[in-house]
Amino acid sequence: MAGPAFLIVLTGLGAVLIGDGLAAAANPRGHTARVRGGTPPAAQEGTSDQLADVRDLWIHAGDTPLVKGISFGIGRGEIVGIVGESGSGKTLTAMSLARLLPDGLTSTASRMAVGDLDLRRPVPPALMAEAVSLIYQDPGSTFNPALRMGTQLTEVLRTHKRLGGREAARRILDALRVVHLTRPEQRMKQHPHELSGGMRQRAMIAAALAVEPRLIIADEPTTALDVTVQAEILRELKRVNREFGASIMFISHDIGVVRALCDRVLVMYRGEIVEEVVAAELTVETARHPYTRALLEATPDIDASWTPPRTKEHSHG
Ligand SMILES: Nc1ncnc2c1ncn2[C@@H]1O[C@H](COP(=O)(O)OP(=O)(O)OP(=O)(O)O)[C@@H](O)[C@H]1O
Repeated sequence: MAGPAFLIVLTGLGAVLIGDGLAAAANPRGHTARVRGGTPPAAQEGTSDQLADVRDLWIHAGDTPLVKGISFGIGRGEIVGIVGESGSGKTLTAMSLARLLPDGLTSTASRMAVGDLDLRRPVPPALMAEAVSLIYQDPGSTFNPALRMGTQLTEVLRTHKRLGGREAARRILDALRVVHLTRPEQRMKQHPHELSGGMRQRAMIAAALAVEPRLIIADEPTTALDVTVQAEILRELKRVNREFGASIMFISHDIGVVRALCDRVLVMYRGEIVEEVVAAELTVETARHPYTRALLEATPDIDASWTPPRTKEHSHG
């Protein structure tokens, strides 16, 4: 998927598109929770160091399996990368965890939990907003053109985190500066069409970070941005991870970045997880699956010395 990213903060009713307004955006695209399974084990059964737990996840388009019985966990404070060729099922896996599968697709899982929330069941919106933010790319998604950016960006903070308007605006302004949005105070007063696509994308990422959820799902969040801004956003993801212990699921085609940013990497191939490895150990020599080796060999900058820039002290508090 390509194009500007937008942010969805999940609610029990569906996604809240920041920028579309809560009232208009509860389940705005007709997505419904479709994760079903057998007898659901209690989410509390997960180990205390495990945040997300997905077991035997299948996603189908009619009779065609697109994701084939994958299982994975994400530890508390862990950054898990997902790599794989185009069409291998990375985005669908993320969407499913977010309960945002496109219409026409169905999924089943024997378990789908984030913390003590069983995502196959209705979850109170406030709890969901604190649990998961999804940053992903969708060129067709926009802010509500009728509302000012500030109104839309602060909405989840005001509604679900119950912050006052001033505090919500302060946090968003901090986050907008972090993602290098110029003249953030002015942007907050503007309407979406007055910002470029890249600016809107940065604003969405800022809002996701400002919510400080327990799990951030980032699906190629920086693909369309220039290298400097990309580095800042990756640094900010790392900061949120370190300071707040947020877990991150990071989907990318860039294995170099994934190796540097992530703790662990899942390699997907044709709907399956074919390899799971500690990120630092992901090399052509150590890769077990032929596809993983091919992926690594096809990445010219795999030994590039990119490392997450040093975390700078920065506080929303
Ligand atoms: N709404 C849909 N209906 C039918 N098939 C779909 C739908 N969305 C995705 N698919 C198919 O599911 C498979 C996995 O798609 P997915 O978007 O998860 O891949 P991906 O690994 O994220 O790819 P990319 O890196 O290009 O984003 C692909 O074969 C895709 O064509």
